[in-house]
Amino acid sequence: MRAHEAGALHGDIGSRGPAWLRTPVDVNALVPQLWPRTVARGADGALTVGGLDVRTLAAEFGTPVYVLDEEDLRSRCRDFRSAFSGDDVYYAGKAFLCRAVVRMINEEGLHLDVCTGGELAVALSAGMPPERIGFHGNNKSVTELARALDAGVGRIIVDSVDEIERLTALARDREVRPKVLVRVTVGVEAHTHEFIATAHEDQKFGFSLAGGSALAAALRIVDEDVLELRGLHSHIGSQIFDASGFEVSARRVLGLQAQIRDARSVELPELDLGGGFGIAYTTQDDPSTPQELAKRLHRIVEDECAALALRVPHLSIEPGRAIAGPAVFTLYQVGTVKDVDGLRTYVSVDGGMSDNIRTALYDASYSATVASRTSTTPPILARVVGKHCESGDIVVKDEFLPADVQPGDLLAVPGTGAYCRSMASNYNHVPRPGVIAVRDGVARVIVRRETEDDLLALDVG
Ligand SMILES: Cc1ncc(COP(=O)(O)O)c(C=O)c1O
Ligand SMILES: N[C@@H](CCCC[NH3+])C(=O)O
Repeated sequence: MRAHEAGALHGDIGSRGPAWLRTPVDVNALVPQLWPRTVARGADGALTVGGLDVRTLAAEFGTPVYVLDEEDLRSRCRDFRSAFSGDDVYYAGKAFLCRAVVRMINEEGLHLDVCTGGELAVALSAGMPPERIGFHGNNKSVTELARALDAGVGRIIVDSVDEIERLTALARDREVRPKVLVRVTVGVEAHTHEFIATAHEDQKFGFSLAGGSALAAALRIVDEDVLELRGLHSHIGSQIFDASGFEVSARRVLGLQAQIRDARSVELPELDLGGGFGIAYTTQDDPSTPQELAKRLHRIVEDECAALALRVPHLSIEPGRAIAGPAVFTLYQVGTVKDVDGLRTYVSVDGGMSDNIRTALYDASYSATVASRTSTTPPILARVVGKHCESGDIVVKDEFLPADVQPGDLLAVPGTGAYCRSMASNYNHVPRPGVIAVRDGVARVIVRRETEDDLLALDVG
């Protein structure tokens, strides 16, 4: 019996895990809000996705591997599109971008937010219509801005005075009139981890509303009349559940819109409220649906515009995590299981902080299940860790796994579609995993697994 097997040391479990994990759960159950929509347990208990058994996927593609449920991702695109019909939904590519995903979101009628030249290159090479691309970033280089102009990118979201000057010079040279939004820092303290909140005053993004630089930037663009100011942009942070932050932000940014009208008799036709909509990583998370979000955001914008006698602008949003996050799980193989007497059971998998840095970086919570079988043994409270030379190399801080979890088992961690592969590293010279897309019984590689040869090829010394 393992150290923390429920029943044996049940009374101690709560002192190690969070309060909500004090009651052992059915380790074989799949809580629907945590898993891609086509995931189920097959007849003998192994997970299936898109009709394929994960054991077959592991045998064919190796582990660790990110498994993308294409139907899930596409259906989330459709959910946002229909909830925000009449608005523009920009998928925030920073969550996860590769050419196959660009094609999926393009086919589903979404727009795309990119924030570097690299993301722009991926988007263009996958055939994303440039006019449906929005280009973000607090430090876009002259080269990046020139490339965006030459490609005909639809919106550039300007973030600094330096950028306005750079873009104005490039536009004059080319005799073009790029459409821009001004990114506004609205001063909202979003209820999320401080590293992923972006609208409080003391940070690098945007122009301050309170300090007056947002108004000054907007008026300068209007007065110079080289760039076409389409509207204002606000993004308050990421993994946010409390919609009141979006409401305050919309109110404040519309207040600025009214100030611009009053100063220059210009009514800006667009408003981008950014992304940041939270998803479920554990059973404790209860995200809003796109329908609920749309209803709330539209109501607030309409009410505020009525109060300020503004025409309701064309709205856009930028969900990244809420589209890609739930569509992917990471499939690992268990390598070692270690009871640290009286403390906890450590289950080591063949990846770790190099394929999912979020636990170490943001103290993020994840869930996990044994994917290759079910078990009738009692649950133990376990910690899933990686293979890196770092004690903070934790993938899942606390999860109930079956007491007989053992080397060779496949372990699946859901909710890894956003900010996992896109933030992956080669720490300890571990090659980054590939991504496979599964749909209707067919699996295909959409991002190739790195090899040691790839790593050696960079090392030219
Ligand atoms: C400007 C902007 N838009 C959209 C997003 C996407 O956020 P999320 O993936 O939380 O929806 C981000 C990231 O926080 C962002 O910085
Ligand atoms: N990388 C962050 C989100 C940042 C989004 C970009 N501003 C995360 O994993 O939650």
